[in-house]
Amino acid sequence: MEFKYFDLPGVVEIAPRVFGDARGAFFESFSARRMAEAGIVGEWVQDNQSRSDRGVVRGLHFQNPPHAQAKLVRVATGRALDIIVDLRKASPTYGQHLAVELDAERYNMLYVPIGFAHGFTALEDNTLFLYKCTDYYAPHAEGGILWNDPQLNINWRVTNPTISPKDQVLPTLAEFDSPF
Ligand SMILES: Cc1cn([C@H]2C[C@H](O)[C@@H](COP(=O)(O)OP(=O)(O)O[C@H]3O[C@H](C)C(=O)[C@H](O)[C@H]3O)O2)c(=O)[nH]c1=O
Repeated sequence: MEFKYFDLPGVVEIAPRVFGDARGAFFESFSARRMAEAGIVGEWVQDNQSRSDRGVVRGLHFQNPPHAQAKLVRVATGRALDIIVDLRKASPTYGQHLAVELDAERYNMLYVPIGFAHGFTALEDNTLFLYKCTDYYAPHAEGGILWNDPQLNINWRVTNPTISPKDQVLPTLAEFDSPF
């Protein structure tokens, strides 16, 4: 298992060791002990899975405190462009975003700390997106940032995405007062 760090403090990409043989492949998708080596610790209380076809954009989402969630995200099949935005007011990288491609060949994962908005583009049909969360779903605490916020200027690698009506009316970063 290899770890990659970024300018955004606390964000870690995890590349698991994938064991391939004539039958296919095997890898450990989660090990608290191995994650702790990279400082990834948390009480993972909920696993989510979504399926999206190519061109779907989900996000940018977060849950407000006290229901804020750290996430450990990966794809089981397909490929996704994962996008996170630093919303931590005291962070030197506030308002900056990171794009990481997740795929079902390397089975790479991304640790998204509390204080980030999260979203992704499905780059292939039948992209199964799996993620662990450190707090339960709290619909009353849901928040978000508009996916095509002109200030963020994120390249989602899709021109006319399939996106939920809810996501189309999220606030821009300029309209947003971060609770993190
Ligand atoms: C997130 C969530 C949703 N739901 C229900 C609520 C809706 O009836 C349905 C679809 O929810 P939503 O449209 O919010 O799903 P996504 O747009 O994929 O939301 C996720 O998208 C981005 C990528 C994220 O990082 C968040 O974890 C999450 O917000 O599932 C639940 O029952 N539990 C949950 O934890």
